[in-house]
Amino acid sequence: MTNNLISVENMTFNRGERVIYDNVSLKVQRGKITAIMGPSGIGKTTLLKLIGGQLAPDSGRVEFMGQDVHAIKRSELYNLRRKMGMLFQSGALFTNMSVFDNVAFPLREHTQMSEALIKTVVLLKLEAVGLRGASQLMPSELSGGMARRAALARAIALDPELIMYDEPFAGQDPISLGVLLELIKSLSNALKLTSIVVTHDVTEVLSIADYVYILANKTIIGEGTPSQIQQSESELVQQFLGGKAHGPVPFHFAAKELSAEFLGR
Ligand SMILES: Nc1ncnc2c1ncn2[C@@H]1O[C@H](COP(=O)(O)OP(=O)(O)OP(=O)(O)O)[C@@H](O)[C@H]1O
Repeated sequence: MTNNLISVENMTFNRGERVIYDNVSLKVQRGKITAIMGPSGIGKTTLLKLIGGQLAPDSGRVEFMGQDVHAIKRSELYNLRRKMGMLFQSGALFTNMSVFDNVAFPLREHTQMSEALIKTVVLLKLEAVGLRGASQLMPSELSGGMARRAALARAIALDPELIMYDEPFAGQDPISLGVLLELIKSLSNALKLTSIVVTHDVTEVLSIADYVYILANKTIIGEGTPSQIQQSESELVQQFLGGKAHGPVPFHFAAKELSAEFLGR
């Protein structure tokens, strides 16, 4: 068995005329935390959707547990997706259900477990994120940080192999952020979960990641362990890490020349 849970090979992906990824290859190792960083709008969420099979590449392949995500049948993709937990930025809990029922939802939907067993699993998952005491609360009664942890409990309900976090730290106060960081690390260790964390919070993610990819200019501009990344001599990588507005990574969304726009040329 290979050490890689995910393998992206020579992947190209376009949105209409725009190239989002140009011949990108990357690997995600089993049981490790892989950080995917890059400026806003570069295609980080798109990458998660390509891995999850919600989007298909124009060329190249994406393998998850040795299976080509985009070549398999719908039913096989459906089974594969059950092994992937996703925690999106919006992290939406069902607002009309208690925290308990939110976490129970995937178990009721996808398994034949008895209600007694569901109760045990739900309480264990809530315990893992520190919210067992909040099981009867409604989402509107939770703080932003608690809501994200409840969504995390739901994302791990079916014991996935992989969990993909999309901007898990956005809008969190420093304490909730610290709690989330610890949680990602401890879930990864305790459950042997493979984690992908998509973020532009450099310092935070470098503190927990095992391996880092930095995306820009339609490709991977840097990769390595956090210390390799920090010592990188690449101007592109240093621009990103230092949050510098000026440098080789452009901040303008691709557009026509100004003269062409204004003078109609
Ligand atoms: N449904 C869509 N149709 C067309 N273009 C899209 C669509 N969704 C995203 N895009 C474009 O694809 C590019 C990549 O988007 P994506 O959301 O993956 O970026 P991101 O790196 O996750 O950004 P952020 O960090 O701001 O969330 C963006 O420039 C966006 O304009």
